[in-house]
Amino acid sequence: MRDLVLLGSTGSIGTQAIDIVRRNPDRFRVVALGAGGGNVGLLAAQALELGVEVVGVARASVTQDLQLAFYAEAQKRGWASGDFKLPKIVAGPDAMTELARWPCDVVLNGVVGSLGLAPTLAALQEGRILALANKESLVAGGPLVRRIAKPGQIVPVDSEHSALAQCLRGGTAAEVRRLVLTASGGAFRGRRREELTNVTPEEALKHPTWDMGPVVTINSATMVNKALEVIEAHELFDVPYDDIEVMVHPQSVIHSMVEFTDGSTLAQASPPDMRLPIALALAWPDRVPEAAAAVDWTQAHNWEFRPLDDEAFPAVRLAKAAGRAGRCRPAIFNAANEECVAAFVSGRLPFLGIVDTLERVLAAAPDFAEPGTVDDVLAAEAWARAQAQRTIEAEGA
Ligand SMILES: NC(=O)C1=CN([C@@H]2O[C@H](COP(=O)(O)OP(=O)(O)OC[C@H]3O[C@@H](n4cnc5c(N)ncnc54)[C@H](OP(=O)(O)O)[C@@H]3O)[C@@H](O)[C@H]2O)C=CC1
Ligand SMILES: CC(=O)[C@@H](O)[C@H](O)COP(=O)(O)O
Ligand SMILES: [Mn+2]
Repeated sequence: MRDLVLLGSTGSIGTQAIDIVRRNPDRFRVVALGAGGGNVGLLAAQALELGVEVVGVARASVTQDLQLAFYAEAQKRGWASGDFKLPKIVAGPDAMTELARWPCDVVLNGVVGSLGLAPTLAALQEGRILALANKESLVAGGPLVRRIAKPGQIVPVDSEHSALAQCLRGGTAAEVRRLVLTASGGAFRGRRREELTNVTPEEALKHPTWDMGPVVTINSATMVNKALEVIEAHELFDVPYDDIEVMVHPQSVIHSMVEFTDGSTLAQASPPDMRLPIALALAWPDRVPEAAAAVDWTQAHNWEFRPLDDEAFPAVRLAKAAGRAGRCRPAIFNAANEECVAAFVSGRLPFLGIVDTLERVLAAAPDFAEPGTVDDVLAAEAWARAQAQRTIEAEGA
């Protein structure tokens, strides 16, 4: 039995993790749930269903709403007061970090954004296994994470990195020639740059193969998701940026590949369903039977692979340059992107303006030193967010 802390429990990753837990009550027990506070009804329902010890919300202002939601949920279940014990509530900006330190075996970090860095570090410091979906924390805080993570302590949830970890099981680093990350191509795959001028957030939010939260879906459309994933792969597997390739694979069945020095390539294949990598990360190194459907080998399949169009989607090239430069540049890349995505969604920035702004912000960035603390990362991020806003305003003027 593994005790789990689920951060981001109300989101796409979190709800799919709970589906795995429901179907495997003999393997997993959830002891804590955390979320932003945007959906206290769902959070309360999850907490009472799973009987957790503690619930956290980042937005302290919703604490009373959460308490009311517990009572409403208990009433819905026909529970009389006195028949049940309400979970403890922790609230405020440090709530996820507090939960990441809660006694457990595995912390799943499924919150969105680089605010996931502090809980990532807290889980690692406490010696927990970290099932990591929140790639932004690794991108923003790579040097800090690298310093404290023990070998094998981080188990990737991201589908590509789960695929790579599976292909790399049992091998040695010296055997690896390159990593090949696959990309669906996002909502606008196959389009040329000039065909992206007037695309809308509604169009960008229609992912061709995955059903995910809004930020990662927009990032997929700009290819910033793949850009972040290249940095994530470098941080997780210590492979040089020159040896990490991206291929567009529209079917999202091959989740990534490892090419070895003898010319062999191993790929991990399964229909696009995040419950497979989530279950594997929660149970690592064990597989959870029936976590997701397998490829139907009685049917014909056509799996395509195409090179990335760097002119239409330059984000991967920019991220590799930021990753090679290291220090705080990946954090600047990610924080500026978080601002640009919000500006695009609210109609303040055109689609192409997202990556164009990232390029301008990176070009203007001062030479921040290697971060030694979270505050160092936050300082670089604060500069990046402000510079991104200035650039966005100048674009709109
Ligand atoms: N969805 C997917 O299939 C995949 C996602 N990922 C990564 O996993 C992470 C989560 O993505 P996804 O589940 O799609 O995102 P969602 O938007 O669906 O969910 C985000 C979760 O984070 C919570 N949250 C928001 N703000 C805060 C905050 N300030 N403090 C704590 N929690 C907060 C939300 O809570 P609430 O809404 O209740 O406020 C929600 O539970 C991202 O890093 C993403 O890149 C990686 C691979 C695949
Ligand atoms: C499911 C998952 O891991 C996402 O990060 C996915 O990779 C997004 O799809 P793209 O390949 O379009 O970025
Ligand atoms: Mn991914």
